[in-house]
Amino acid sequence: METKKVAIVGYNRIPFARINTAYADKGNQDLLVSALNGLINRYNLKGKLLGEVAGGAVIKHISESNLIRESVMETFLDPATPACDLQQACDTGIEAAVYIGNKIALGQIESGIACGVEAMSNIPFESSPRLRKALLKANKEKSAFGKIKQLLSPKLKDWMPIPYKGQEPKTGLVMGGHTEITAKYYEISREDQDELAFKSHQNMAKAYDEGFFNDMITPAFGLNTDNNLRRDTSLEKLASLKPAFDKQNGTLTAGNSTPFTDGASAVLLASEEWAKENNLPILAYITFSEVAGIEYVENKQNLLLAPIFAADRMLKKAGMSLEDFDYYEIHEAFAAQVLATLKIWENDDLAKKFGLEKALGKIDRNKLNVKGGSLAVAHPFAATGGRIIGTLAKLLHEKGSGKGFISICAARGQGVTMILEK
Ligand SMILES: CC(=O)SCCNC(=O)CCNC(=O)[C@H](O)C(C)(C)COP(=O)(O)OP(=O)(O)OC[C@H]1O[C@@H](n2cnc3c(N)ncnc32)[C@H](O)[C@@H]1OP(=O)(O)O
Repeated sequence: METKKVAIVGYNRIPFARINTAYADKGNQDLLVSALNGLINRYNLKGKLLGEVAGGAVIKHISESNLIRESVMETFLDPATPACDLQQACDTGIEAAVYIGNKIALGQIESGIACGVEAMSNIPFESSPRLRKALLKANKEKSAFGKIKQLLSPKLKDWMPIPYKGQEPKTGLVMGGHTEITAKYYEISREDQDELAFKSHQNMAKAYDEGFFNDMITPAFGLNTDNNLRRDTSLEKLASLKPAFDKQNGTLTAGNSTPFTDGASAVLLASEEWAKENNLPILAYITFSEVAGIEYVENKQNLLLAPIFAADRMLKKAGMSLEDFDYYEIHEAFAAQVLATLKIWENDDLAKKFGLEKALGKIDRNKLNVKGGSLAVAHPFAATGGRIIGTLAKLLHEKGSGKGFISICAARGQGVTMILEK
């Protein structure tokens, strides 16, 4: 069976905001509808029946189990447009693009949107098991006395809501804790981490000044630009920040780690025929993608290193080397994870330790995250994949030719890579 080419024909996001700032009182649906309607307006999709919309949020309330469909019905799309929720931690957005892309390739749909959202300011709290049990029992009691007895059974501390801690259930460590171990294991210096973070802010400030984002971001709820971008940062300022995860001997700080963030993004994908019928230029094609997992419970330094395997397998299938790309978009969860990944890809001995035949090749740093990365723009988990695909597609469209490489690591030891071609 012949497969169709998967075209990226549009992109939109709302400005990303550090938690408890511009979108402090907004939920996943508010942010996602805003990003989707921005996309719909820009590409004249009002009233259109698309093949499918897929996406997700990493953290949702119980009432949001069908978040994407609920959101689609609030947009200007034909409400008969089907939608589904996916979740794969920080790879949610890119995996949504793979899901929609594969359906287009197989001819099952002609068009679709891959999207992602994270309203971190509005994440749900959990309740203690003892409180939950008492409430359920109280509900079943017939008499007022029985109900009160059950409600008085939990201790005061059981009534306290349990906040999101972001720990890996298998290790009990947060991602920053794991990445501190990665930084020490691979001897990633504080200076190198701060330099990568500094470059990320510089690149993004330049991209804003050049108007690169003008047709890619729609203002939302009074916010016009990403509010994590720090034009006034400097290597000196970054060097002065205190370690965030290992207070004594750590090198990861608020400056070289992504902050918790609110935001949403959406990518419009289509077959070539649909793009032509709808008079939409093709920005780039998705040509390859690969997902991988990695062991990280015994080897805690590995948590965010699964893209090592995904890239190796993908490049073999594509018959390409890591050096064959015009642009590289590597998600900057933490500067240390980017630098460790690059070190392993670029070093024969380290690559072989992971079972690869040899190093994958060197990446020209001038081609890396040229419009800024997650350290500058910030990181609303499920929305990052869409942001990265949109940025790279536009870069390739502006260049008029070429190839781009994407790598996104995720919690639970997973990673996705992708190739875009013009
Ligand atoms: C695969 C994945 O993507 S995994 C997900 C990865 N991301 C995460 O897990 C999120 C990790 N991040 C965190 O846990 C938190 O953001 C932390 C712990 C790193 C920092 O939290 P906070 O201490 O609340 O950060 P906060 O924003 O207050 O910044 C601390 C200070 O650093 C300063 N700062 C932060 N970034 C910069 C910068 N680039 N330049 C200069 N100063 C900076 C702030 O201004 C602040 O200074 P102040 O104390 O004088 O106000």
